[in-house]
Amino acid sequence: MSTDIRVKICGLTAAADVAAAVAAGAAYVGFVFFEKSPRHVAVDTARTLALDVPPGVAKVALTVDADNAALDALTGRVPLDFLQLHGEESPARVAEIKARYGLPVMKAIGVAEAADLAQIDVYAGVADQLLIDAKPPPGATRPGGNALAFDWRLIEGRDWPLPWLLAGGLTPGNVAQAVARTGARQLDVSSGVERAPGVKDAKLIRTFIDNARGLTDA
Ligand SMILES: O=C(O)c1ccccc1NCC(=O)[C@H](O)[C@H](O)COP(=O)(O)O
Repeated sequence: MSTDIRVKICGLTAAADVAAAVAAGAAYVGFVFFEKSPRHVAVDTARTLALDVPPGVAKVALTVDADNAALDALTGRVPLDFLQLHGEESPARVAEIKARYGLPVMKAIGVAEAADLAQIDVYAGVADQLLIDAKPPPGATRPGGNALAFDWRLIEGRDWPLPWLLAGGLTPGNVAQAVARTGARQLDVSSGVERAPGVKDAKLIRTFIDNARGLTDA
């Protein structure tokens, strides 16, 4: 049993789903600001959702190559604990965003092959946390949230000098194996706890977190 595993439920759009994630023991809740995503939320919706998140659960805003005007609008309205940068933000841009908004940053790193892991070292000195995710497949309309896993053997036995989350294609059915193979202590999931794109399922959220922590026989 690994009750210290921390789970981020990403792409929440409704109060009932935020409540389900909190009740199931999520450490982070994520709100997506990317208009082409089925999980996109408007700033005012995110504000309402975020105001209901209890202390101790971190509120994360996911953006993709957002400019300062968009980030000003977002951070000015929504109480946040982290910014998740899921685009092509350079290390210098990550540093600029951290300094300007005073929020810790999670930088997403897309992995499809061993060479992609070099990006981890590039961002390790500037980000507060890394989110190690599958690279989007060719033709994808969004850079994450594609229900696609990368080959976990690529990071087997690896660790980095900052906190990191494993993401990409995690489900209640494979999460225990993912933890065992990668040694991840933090996990991020979106599609795997949905019954349709953008529609979260409270039972899947609960089962995912229980299975991640070894609380069931999955
Ligand atoms: O979820 C989205 O729609 C999304 C859109 C644009 C950029 C990133 C997006 N999601 C990133 C996440 O944090 C996901 O949780 C992560 O990629 C894992 O997704 P999934 O494979 O669906 O669990």
